[in-house]
Amino acid sequence: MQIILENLGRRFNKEWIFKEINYVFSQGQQYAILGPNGSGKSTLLSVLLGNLTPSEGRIIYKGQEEILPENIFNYVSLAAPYLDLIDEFTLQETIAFHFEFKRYQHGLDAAAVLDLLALSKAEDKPLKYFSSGMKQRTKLALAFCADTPILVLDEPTSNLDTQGTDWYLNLVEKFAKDRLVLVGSNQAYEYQFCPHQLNILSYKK
Ligand SMILES: Nc1ncnc2c1ncn2[C@@H]1O[C@H](COP(=O)(O)OP(=O)(O)OP(=O)(O)O)[C@@H](O)[C@H]1O
Repeated sequence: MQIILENLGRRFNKEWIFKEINYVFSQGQQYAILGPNGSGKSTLLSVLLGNLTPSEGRIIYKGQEEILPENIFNYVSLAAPYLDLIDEFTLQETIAFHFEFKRYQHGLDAAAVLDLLALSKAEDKPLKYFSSGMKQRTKLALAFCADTPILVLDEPTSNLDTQGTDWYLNLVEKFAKDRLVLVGSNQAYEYQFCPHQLNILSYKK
C-alpha cells in the first residue's frame, strides 16, 4: 500500500496551509507529521483521509490496484481528539459496533480488546461517564486493533497520563509494525518510533 502525493496543496479561503507536497508514504513505514499548533497537521491528515479535498495537486492510493479516494476509509483506522465516540454506548457496545465495520487484527476478538484496554470494570458503563483519558484509550484501542493497512494517529497521547503513554507505546510495538502509520504530533515521545518526519512548515510557500 502506498499513498503518493503529487504537488498537493490545501488552502482555506486565501490562506495556503501547505503547498507543493511531493511525497510517498509506504506500508511498513512510520511517519511523523510535525509542526507547531495551528500549522496544518490535522488538515493534512484530513486531506490524506479523504475528509477534505485538496485545493491543488492529487493523491494516488495504491493497493494491489488503485483505490478511489471515496473508498480509502475502508483501509484506514483513525484515532484523533476530534473523533467522536457514541456517548450512549457502553464500552462493550462501542467495541461491538466498531467491529461491525472493521475486521479484528489477527488473533483478537472483543474480549481481547477489552483486556488490552485494561478498563474491564468499565465494560458496561456508557461512554458519557468515561474520563477524557479513558475515551482516548478507547479510541486508540479501536484503531490499533482493527485490521487496516493504514493507521492514522493525531495527537495520540492527548489526555493520557504517563502510564497511559507507556500503554500507547506498547500498542505501537504490537500493532504498528507492518502498517503505514501517520502520527500528527508535536510531542517527541509520541512519535519517536517514526523513522520518517515531515514538517508542515517546509511546505508553507
Ligand atoms: N474549516 C476551516 N476553515 C478555515 N480555516 C481552518 C479550517 N480548519 C482549519 N483551519 C485553519 O487551518 C490552520 C491549520 O489548522 P490545523 O488544525 O490543521 O493545525 P494543527 O497543526 O493540527 O494544529 P494543532 O497542533 O493545534 O492541533 C489553522 O490556522 C486553522 O485555523
